[in-house]
Amino acid sequence: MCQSAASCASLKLRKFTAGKLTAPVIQYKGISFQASQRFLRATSYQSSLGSFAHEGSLKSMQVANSRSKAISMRAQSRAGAHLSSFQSESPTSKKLEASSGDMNGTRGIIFRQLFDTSGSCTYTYLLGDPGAKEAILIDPVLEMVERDLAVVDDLGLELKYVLNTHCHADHITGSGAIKNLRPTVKSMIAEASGARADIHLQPGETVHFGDRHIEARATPGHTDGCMTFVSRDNGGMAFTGDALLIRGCGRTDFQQGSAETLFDSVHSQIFSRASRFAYPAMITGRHHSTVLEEKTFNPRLTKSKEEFRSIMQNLGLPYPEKIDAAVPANMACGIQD
Ligand SMILES: N[C@@H](CCC(=O)N[C@@H](CSS)C(=O)NCC(=O)O)C(=O)O
Repeated sequence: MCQSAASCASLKLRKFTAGKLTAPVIQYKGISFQASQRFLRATSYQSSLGSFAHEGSLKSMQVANSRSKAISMRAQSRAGAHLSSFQSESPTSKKLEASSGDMNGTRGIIFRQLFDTSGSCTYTYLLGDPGAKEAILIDPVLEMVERDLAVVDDLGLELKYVLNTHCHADHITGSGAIKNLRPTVKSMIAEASGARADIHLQPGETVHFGDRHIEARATPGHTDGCMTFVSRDNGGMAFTGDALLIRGCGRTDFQQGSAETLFDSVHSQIFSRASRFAYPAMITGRHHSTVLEEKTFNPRLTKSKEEFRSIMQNLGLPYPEKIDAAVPANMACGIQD
């Protein structure tokens, strides 16, 4: 699944002249490369940490191997897990004009899928209205708050709400830290979660940002307070949290989990209702899926309820490493001070 941050840190920078776009020699898995100007423009470096960072997929880089033979390598970090850190360059002098409505090459909703490179494999979603420039974040992760806010700022957006699909057990939410840094931001989570937040959501409620909104649907089963957030934009996008994962689903063996409840939730609130795309909280090897794909191919949720119950009883998964820290912190809306 995902690689640890430590194992991702094998890209070492040997020589870099700050300020000048000279080609540094870098080492990657024992091979020396010389980065092209194009590579340098697409990335930023942290020589002290021996790591590099960039926004989005690394498009291409020109390298020379240890025998100084120039080769062209096309590298795409599918999960972002190959990077030791993601850091936005966020030049303060630059701002993209979100109201141009062209952030995605379309005039539609602003949408970014952001990945937690610190280890939990969580996806955070940024949705923004290009007209009003208002935005929401779904499932931010504490360690990635700086990166998330940099993206918000780069796009000239004002963050209104941070929403949590549920009380996570594998990472600490970034909600509290974001509220510290941006005091006007309000945090949200389902009332049924029992967790602290500025606003407690009820099933069926809508959350507005500019002319856009998402609808909160109750999808309990992984936890009591799980919600799926549904946007009508882009043909319908369902942010399913851990209720529905791509070709999988959230475990049901702790935090009030119930296989029967999860089965009913996913079938009644996601599979039976119009939404084209499904965006999970966690990577399982793919970025997103469609509801139709999951209805057809999900190896757990295409089974009968009885079979599903038996699959869920026999997963035999170890507890998440951070559960003891994450659950109490998330019940308190993350780290606040
Ligand atoms: N290795 C991870 C935890 C993996 C895990 O248990 N994931 C949960 C969601 S976070 S509570 C889950 O529901 N997984 C479903 C599955 O089928 O894997 C860690 O230690 O953090």
